[in-house]
Amino acid sequence: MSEPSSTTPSRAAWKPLLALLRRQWLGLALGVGVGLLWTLGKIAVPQLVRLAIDRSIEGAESAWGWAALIALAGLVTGTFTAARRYVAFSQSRLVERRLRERLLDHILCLHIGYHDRAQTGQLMSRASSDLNQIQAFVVMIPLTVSNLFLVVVVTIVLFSMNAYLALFALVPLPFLLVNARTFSTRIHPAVRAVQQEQAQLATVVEETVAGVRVVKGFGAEPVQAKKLEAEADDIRNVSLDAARIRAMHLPINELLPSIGLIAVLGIGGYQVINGEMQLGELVAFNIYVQMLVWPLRTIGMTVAWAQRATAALERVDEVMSVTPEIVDPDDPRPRPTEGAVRFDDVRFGYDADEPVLDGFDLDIEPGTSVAIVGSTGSGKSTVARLLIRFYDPQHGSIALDGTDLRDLTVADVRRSVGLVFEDTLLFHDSVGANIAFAHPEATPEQVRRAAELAGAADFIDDLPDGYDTIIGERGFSLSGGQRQRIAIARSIVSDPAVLILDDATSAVDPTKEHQIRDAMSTVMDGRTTIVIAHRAGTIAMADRVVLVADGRVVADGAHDELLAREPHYRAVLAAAELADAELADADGVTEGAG
Ligand SMILES: Nc1ncnc2c1ncn2[C@@H]1O[C@H](COP(=O)(O)OP(=O)(O)OP(=O)(O)O)[C@@H](O)[C@H]1O
Repeated sequence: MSEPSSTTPSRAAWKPLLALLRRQWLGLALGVGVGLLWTLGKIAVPQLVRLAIDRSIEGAESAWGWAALIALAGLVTGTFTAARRYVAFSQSRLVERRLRERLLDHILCLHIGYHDRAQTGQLMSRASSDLNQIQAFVVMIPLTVSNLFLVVVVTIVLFSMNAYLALFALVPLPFLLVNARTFSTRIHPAVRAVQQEQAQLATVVEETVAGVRVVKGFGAEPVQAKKLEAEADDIRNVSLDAARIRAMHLPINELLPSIGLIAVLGIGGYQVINGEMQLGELVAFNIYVQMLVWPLRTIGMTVAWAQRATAALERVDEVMSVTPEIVDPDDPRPRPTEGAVRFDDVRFGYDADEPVLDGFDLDIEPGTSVAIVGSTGSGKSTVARLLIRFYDPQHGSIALDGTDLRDLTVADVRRSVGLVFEDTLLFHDSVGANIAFAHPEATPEQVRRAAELAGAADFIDDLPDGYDTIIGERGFSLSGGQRQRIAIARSIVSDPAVLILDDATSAVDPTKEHQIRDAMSTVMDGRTTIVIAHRAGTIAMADRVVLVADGRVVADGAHDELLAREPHYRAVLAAAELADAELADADGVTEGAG
């Protein structure tokens, strides 16, 4: 985490927003300016009404001219109403977009260790609902300025028209502001609770419909119906809570202006009868008093929104103040191209007190392949994650072509080391785009070449739209082996000097393993390759095998050699093959997992 700020948390959290608002001062000033014109237009209308009534009663002028003027003023004010809302919304959306960009950029810069700890749901909520809350507050800034202006000017007008009447008419109105603020503060969590319950119900409904075969197959209809009933009950309860809060506050909203109206009609009406006030004046006075109702409610809500925006800004700041641990050096060395790998006395633990690797040494000559073998949890994948610099070791060093990874840019490390993950994530996009995922600049020839090397070109040509076929979620279904070959093609499109294949055959039916092995042997040819595998057939493809136990390399040699002399090696392989066989028996694994 960054250094603690000397300011209070809320003030520090507001800084980025204030900086953005300053950057957009012109747009915001325009919003305020249009708002002020809107106020002036609003204030003019009751004066026109007053003149229309009083002049008509006096018989001095025809009411039609005044009516036309009032209509015109209404049109102008309406235009300003639309303009002030448009400017306020467009400015607030711009603030939201810029904040989101910064937040997402920052989240992407944070090293994997942070993502291991952070909950995905919480990060998503920072990037969506928290930013929405901030946007909703920003929209209110220019609107509130013009509302405040309106309240001040109308109050002055009312006092200058009839101070005695203003005193009585205005007394109940400040309570509107208090009521709106309390209402907004109380209703918000209630509405959130309703939304959450609705989302939960939607999930259960979706699961029930999508999993209808499982539900029916197990005769679990009553169980599922009970779940749905319970969810529906929860929604009813939280909705009633929200309704209760509305029921308590909304009548007060109606009552307070009515008290003002009674004062105006009672005292004002008496004054009109006594000839102390003209009828048009009374009508205009009443319009002014009613005109205050909505702005006062809005100002009250703005106060509550400001509190929520503060909380949202604090949550966003919590993420923004995490400093990325894996950063580029000031003076990076050139990108390695040979593919010599060296782990030197490396100690690393996800928790520094519990090392996964300790005293780990490994030297790999350029262009050769090494299989890393060890029992489950021994740290094989951790070696891969360190080499791609997802993490830095706590002790020792890792070098590519003799250069410590920390002296290279992170981008160069990831370009020099290709990684095929254990679980292949294919995006909802074309096959070509999935292969060129990290290298959108790759030419179609490069993509095709990578696919050919990975043994994927043939089946891609047979897809309905070839390289343009959309795959991934909701796209064309691929088998486990096909997905794996696309993953291999993706990892070699940039022609990395080092390739890590993490359990590349694990997602496929053992009988189809040879297809992956063929693809692997082509891409391994002349390239430094680290294979993390459990199956003897895959392991045997490597020039050399290292056995990892207790955080270090405990045996190193050719597969046959280790089989002959290392009982621990035989035990690890036997356990892995046994697990595979059990899985195959249990699942009747087929290649149609895509
Ligand atoms: N992100 C993480 N945070 C904390 N601990 C982790 C993390 N990833 C792995 N570990 C732990 O580190 C140890 C080594 O994990 P690793 O994935 O490297 O093992 P492995 O040898 O590849 O296992 P397998 O063969 O089962 O895939 C395990 O004890 C694991 O629980």
